[in-house]
Amino acid sequence: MAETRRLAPGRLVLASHNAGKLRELSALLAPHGIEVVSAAELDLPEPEETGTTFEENSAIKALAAAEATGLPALADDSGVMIAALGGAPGVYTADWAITPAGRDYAAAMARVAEEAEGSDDRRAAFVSVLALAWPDGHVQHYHGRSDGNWVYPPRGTGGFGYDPIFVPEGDTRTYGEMTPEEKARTNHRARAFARFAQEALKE
Ligand SMILES: O=c1nc[nH]c2c1ncn2[C@H]1C[C@H](O)[C@@H](COP(=O)(O)OP(=O)(O)OP(=O)(O)O)O1
Ligand SMILES: [Mg+2]
Repeated sequence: MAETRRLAPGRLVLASHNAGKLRELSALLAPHGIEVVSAAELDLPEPEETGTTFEENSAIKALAAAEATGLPALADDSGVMIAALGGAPGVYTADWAITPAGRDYAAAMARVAEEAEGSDDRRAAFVSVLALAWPDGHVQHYHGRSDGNWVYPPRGTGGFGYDPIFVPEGDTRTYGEMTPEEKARTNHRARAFARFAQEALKE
């Protein structure tokens, strides 16, 4: 079995440049009394996400930040999988939002509706893989998933990214229509975080 490490008290780098993720992960870490600094705040370069899986890409991001800072680092690689599209955009979820003028999530959500037109299969799932990396190259992964359905047009202004088109199982509202606390009850990142907390933060 691979070695399982716990985080020692001290600073942790959040290896993300996504403000929405940073808000969610900071809120989840707050009760644990860990001092958090983000890759965005430290002006660390955004590594190229050259992997073909969430595991590979989260490790690339966490290792780059851990090696650059000499501190443990936590990264999230995530995406939405649309059943009618055979699981796309999946690992390429962020790429669907890239335009010459920057990220355009309204266009990315419209593309989901366009490409899935004609299918009545509305199933969708968000997936998050967290990677916790140390400067010596050790990495631990934690998985979380939120099953639900996609809707179009988008609803709500909360959250970020594809939240306005995703309705989690057991609810009728999109993540865009929820408060951060409500989204945290079922979302993929919070579920992956719970596993991370149980294994890597337990006293
Ligand atoms: O809870 C979520 N609610 C809505 N959308 C979400 C969520 N979670 C991931 N997503 C979308 C955003 C991005 O289009 C892609 C992740 O791509 P991903 O490369 O992991 O993140 P990113 O480039 O935004 O930030 P970074 O790599 O710096 O952490 O999935
Ligand atoms: Mg990214």
